Amino acid sequence: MKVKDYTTYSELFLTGNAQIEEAVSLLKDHFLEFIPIVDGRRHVQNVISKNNLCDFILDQELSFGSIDELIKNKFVMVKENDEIEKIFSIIDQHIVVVDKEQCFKGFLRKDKIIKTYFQRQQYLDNEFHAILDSTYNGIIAINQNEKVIVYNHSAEKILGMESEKAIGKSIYEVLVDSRLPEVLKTGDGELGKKQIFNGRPLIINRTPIIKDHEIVGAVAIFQDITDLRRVTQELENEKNASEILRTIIDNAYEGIIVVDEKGYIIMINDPYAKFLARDKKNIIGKHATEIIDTTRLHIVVKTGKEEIGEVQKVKGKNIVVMRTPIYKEGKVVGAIGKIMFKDVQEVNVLASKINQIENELKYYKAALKEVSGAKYSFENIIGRSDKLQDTKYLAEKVTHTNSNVLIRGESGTGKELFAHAIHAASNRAMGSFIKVNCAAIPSDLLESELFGYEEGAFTGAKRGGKIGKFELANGGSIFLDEIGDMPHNMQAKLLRVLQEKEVERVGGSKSISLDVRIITATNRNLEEMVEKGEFREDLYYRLNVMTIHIPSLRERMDDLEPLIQHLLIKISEEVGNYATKISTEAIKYLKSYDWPGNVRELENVLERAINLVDYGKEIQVSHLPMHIRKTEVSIKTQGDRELKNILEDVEKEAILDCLKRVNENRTKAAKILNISRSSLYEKLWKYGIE
Ligand SMILES: Nc1ncnc2c1ncn2[C@@H]1O[C@H](COP(=O)(O)OP(=O)(O)OP(=O)(O)O)[C@@H](O)[C@H]1O
Repeated sequence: MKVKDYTTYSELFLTGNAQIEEAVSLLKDHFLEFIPIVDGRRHVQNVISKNNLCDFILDQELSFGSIDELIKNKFVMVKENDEIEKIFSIIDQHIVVVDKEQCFKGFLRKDKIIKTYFQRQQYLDNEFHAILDSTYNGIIAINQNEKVIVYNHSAEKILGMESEKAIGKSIYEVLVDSRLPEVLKTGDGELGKKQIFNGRPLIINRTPIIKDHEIVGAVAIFQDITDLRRVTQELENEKNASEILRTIIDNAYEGIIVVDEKGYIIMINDPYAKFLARDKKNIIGKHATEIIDTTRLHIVVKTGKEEIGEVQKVKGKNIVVMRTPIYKEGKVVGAIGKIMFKDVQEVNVLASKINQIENELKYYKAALKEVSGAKYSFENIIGRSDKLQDTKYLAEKVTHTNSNVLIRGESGTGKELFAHAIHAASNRAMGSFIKVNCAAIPSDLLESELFGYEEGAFTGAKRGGKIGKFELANGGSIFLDEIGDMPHNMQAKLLRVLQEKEVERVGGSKSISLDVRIITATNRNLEEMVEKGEFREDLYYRLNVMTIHIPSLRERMDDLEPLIQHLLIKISEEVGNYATKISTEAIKYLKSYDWPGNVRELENVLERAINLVDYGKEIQVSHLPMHIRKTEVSIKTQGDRELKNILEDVEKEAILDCLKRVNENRTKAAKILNISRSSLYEKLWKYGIE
């Protein structure tokens, strides 16, 4: 604050030759304490005060005359721009305000100064208390009489006593162990002392208050260190964690390097530094490109894309690396580079190890499946056509029941696959899945195969007897494949077992109760057989509780491509010749064929092709069998021939090719072509095939 801020600017002054009367009336009219007397340049020469004037008049008994005759007075001149603090020490004198040129400008009125000074004092006092109350630290101060004079908000909070109750009280009433009286007495401060107050750990500084070289009080500044301790503990934990992390990184087998968002190296672990044959200290802070010329870490921080399994030449070696961007709040802030293999050769070793493990796993999985019975689940049934999806849906429904299921469909459509899947998805999955091919077992052995026999049941019977398939399937499912081929006498025995839910071994007398789900399958027309009396009607109804009809492949050609892809992988693994690609031309031929042997025939065609194609190469049309290759060609080049002749040619070609594939085994050929042996013989004769 400047003097000018307190100045009462005035034009009231006198010159040396002014009359006393003038001075009296000015002082009186304007309630002034004094009036300056200036010269011609308005320089203050003197002042004349009320007291002066009174004294003079009393002494001289004069009321008129020149003011020059008056006794010269003491006065002080201050400049407008002087600090106001300056006048506090001379406030008892007459003060005249002048400008730079020493010209009179006005007075400083004492009443105004005192009022302002008082207001200012109050303002400062408030400020001081506001500051004290805003500090996080608790503050208590006492005066020389050990009375509390300062007690801020934080002190209230920490010590749990309101300031009204503390201010003015003896410190002993407020805080017994404050030790402020001791500090007051000795004048020695106590810094960084720990003390528990009100159950809270505090850290306290106690110092004497010194004014004019005299101890006038003592102050304690304290802080609750519960939070501080927590923060310290957290910092300590973080420090430990980062030390642990650093140790892990340094002891990691792999080389690890980290760059910031500009590609400058901020961390590198010991193995990487060792690999680069450089000192860590000379690496940190350098740009990645300066240390590893083939690096791409500075690029990864720009693209934000991870690069895994890349081969990079470092120090003349082809290493395999991965580079991962580090994201923070959606922004790339750096990247980590990691050596996955210090030598590409290591990858080959590892790959062959994985291969070996995979094979072992496959073997054990197969063995496990063998024990539990079912080899396939619904996941193994490939196909996206609506027809197959509907069939799968129905089959999945029957898994929830114990009803007998009859699966029907042409040969090779996947009936057995469905039987496995139904068992595997049912609550009998933990029980056995026993398959019996009714057509493959000679009719005289079928009974003992199905029901078992006791020792000595017949000549040639094994010692100790033999457990039957039904007994084996107890608690699980039995799959009677080719049920249409079951001999008539066996049909009656099977019916009895189904009705009574118990079985008796051949030559035995004990009944064994059964809890078996029966799944049957056939590609034969059972209804026609029932009509002809070849299949028992009562058995037919018992087996045919739930029927699942599997559509032929030609009815769902949408499944062809996914099946091809699936089978190529499956067969490649089985035969050990890897060929999973097939040309679009070849697929075209496969699509135009009508697959009488269904998926099994497709499997055979693909297996043949995989055997012919070179490892890893694509299957071409030339790898397909003749009858498929001819399909389209012959259709295209038929000219004006009758349909009957065209079909006969195609049929002949198909039979020839099939015979060739099965080494002339006519039974197998008839099965694949899904015609009876007699019908095959007829056609051979018709086309003159030897
Ligand atoms: N949808 C499919 N997905 C994958 N493989 C299939 C599918 N359908 C059939 N197969 C495969 O085709 C071959 C023949 O299937 P499966 O033996 O189940 O047919 P099937 O109808 O029981 O034949 P058959 O009447 O001659 O006994 C098997 O190798 C099977 O794995």
